[in-house]
Amino acid sequence: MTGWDDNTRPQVTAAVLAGGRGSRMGAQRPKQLLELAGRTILEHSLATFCSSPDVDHVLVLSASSHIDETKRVVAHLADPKITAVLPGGAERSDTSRCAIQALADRPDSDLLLLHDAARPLVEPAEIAACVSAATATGAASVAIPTSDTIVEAAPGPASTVPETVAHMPSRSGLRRMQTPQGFRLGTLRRAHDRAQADPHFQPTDDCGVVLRYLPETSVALVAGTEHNIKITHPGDIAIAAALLGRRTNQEETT
Ligand SMILES: Nc1ccn([C@@H]2O[C@H](COP(=O)(O)OP(=O)(O)OP(=O)(O)O)[C@@H](O)[C@H]2O)c(=O)n1
Ligand SMILES: C[C@](O)(CO)[C@H](O)COP(=O)(O)O
Repeated sequence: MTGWDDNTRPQVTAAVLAGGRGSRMGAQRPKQLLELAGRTILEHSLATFCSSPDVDHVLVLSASSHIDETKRVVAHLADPKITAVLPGGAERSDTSRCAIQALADRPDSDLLLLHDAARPLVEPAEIAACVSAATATGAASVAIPTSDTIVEAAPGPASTVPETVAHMPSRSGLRRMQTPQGFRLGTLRRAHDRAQADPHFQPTDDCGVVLRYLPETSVALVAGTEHNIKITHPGDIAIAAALLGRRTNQEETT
């Protein structure tokens, strides 16, 4: 970041969200604790944030049921940037709130990056772009264009036709949201405080919370990559391993 000296510049904390159960993966343990190319998915995600020059501190939010195992993974990594391993909440947005609460003593001007532990292929350039955009606007996300046509579905007329197309937005304006998503802490605090008063709102990401409750905030989008996938279903681990192998080969040849 520019315009700040080391004593006054906002601190950047990355919270790696590893509080999920991985029900769609259907494995014996949460998917972030499964192995990918010799180490856990969580370690891959953590290592990239720990080595990023744009990140000062790293916080790990764990599923309560697996906090001891998560602490062992973090101890193995032994990186001084990791400040704590804390329990997350029931839903992803509850885990985001746990991260916000953990930074209660930090000023509103600090930055908080929220990242899905289940996206182990995040790249340093994506982190840097997210920090820079969040510094400028208060909220930012990595996102990519969609190569599929996306439609809004409606219930169909009969059980033999369960769904029909209700609406087809123009693809050129559509983006797929990824993580990291970065925020000025004050912005995220205000948005989540307001969201908590609305029991009907079920956000799928933190930019959605800001968009809904602080509509005056511009949520910046920065270009991500197709390979920053969210490991969700069983076949995704093989896809991530192949992408990781290709990246390693590219690094070795350059
Ligand atoms: N209560 C929760 C739920 C999710 N997450 C995290 O948010 C990211 C994205 O969530 P998702 O892919 O839905 O993970 P799970 O909730 O584990 O998966 P599922 O929905 O299949 O149960 C993951 O890194 C997950 O660990 C979290 O920290 N706390
Ligand atoms: C935050 C996210 O990864 C952006 O695409 C996504 O919304 C998480 O959704 P999930 O159902 O919690 O996996």
